[in-house]
Amino acid sequence: MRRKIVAGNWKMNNDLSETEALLNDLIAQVSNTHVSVMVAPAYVNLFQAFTVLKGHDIEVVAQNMHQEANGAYTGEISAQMLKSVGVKTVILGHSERRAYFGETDELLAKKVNTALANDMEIVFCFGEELEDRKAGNHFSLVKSQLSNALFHLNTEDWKGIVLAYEPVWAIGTGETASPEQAQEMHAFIRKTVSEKFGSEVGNEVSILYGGSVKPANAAEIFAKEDVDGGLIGGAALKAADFVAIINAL
Ligand SMILES: O=C(CO)COP(=O)(O)O
Repeated sequence: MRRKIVAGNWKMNNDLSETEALLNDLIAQVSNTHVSVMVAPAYVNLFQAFTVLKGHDIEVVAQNMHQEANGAYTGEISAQMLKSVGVKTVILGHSERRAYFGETDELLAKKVNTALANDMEIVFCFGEELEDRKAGNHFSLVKSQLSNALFHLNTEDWKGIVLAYEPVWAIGTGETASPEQAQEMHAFIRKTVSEKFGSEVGNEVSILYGGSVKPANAAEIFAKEDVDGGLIGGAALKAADFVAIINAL
C-alpha cells in the first residue's frame, strides 16, 4: 500500500515563537491517523520543533541539505547535522532551490546520494515551467528531471523516495493544475518509474502534488487515483487550512 502523505513546506516563514505556536495549533487539531503528516520549518527551528512535537505523530523534515559531508561551505547544513537533531527526511529539488539557488539535476543527484547514504528519506520535487507546458514539452521535461537525478539509483533505494510533482506555474500563484492535469502527469510519472525500475517500485512510490493546494481544491485533487497526497506551501502556514487539507486526503 502506498503511503498517503501531506507535507507542509514552510519555506522562509515563521520565526521561533511562530513555529512553536503553529506546531501547538497542529497538535491540537490534527487527528487523521491514516495520513503521514510532515512539516518543514526553517533549519534554525528544527531542534525546537522536535521538542514541541515530542510524542505526537507529526514528522519534522528539512527543506534542503548540502551534498558534502562537512567542510568549508559557509552557511550550509549537512546530513549529519540534520540527523543529529532528529531529522530523518529531507525535501530536495524544490523549484525555488532550482530557480533562485542554481540547483541543477546533476547537483540534485549528488544530494540524493548523500541523503540515501545517510539513511534519510527524500521528498524529491520536480515539475515543469509554464513555457514547457505551453510548448507541449512537460512530459519530456519531467522525465528528464527524474532520469537525471534518480535513474542511477537501484530498486532498493526507492524505499526512501517520495516524489512531489510541483508544476512551477502553480506554485504560489493561486493557479492549480486541474485534477485531470495532475492525474495525467502522476500516471505518466508512475509509468516512467515502472518502466525503469519495475511495476512494484512504480506502484509503491508515493507521488504528491504541490502547487496552490488549499482546502477548497484539495479533495478533488486527492481523489485522483495516482495522487497520494500533497506538498503544501502557503496553506500550510495556517493550522486550520493545513488540517482541512489533511482531512481531505
Ligand atoms: O511550493 C510548494 C510546496 O513546496 C507549493 O506552494 P504553494 O502551496 O504556496 O503554491
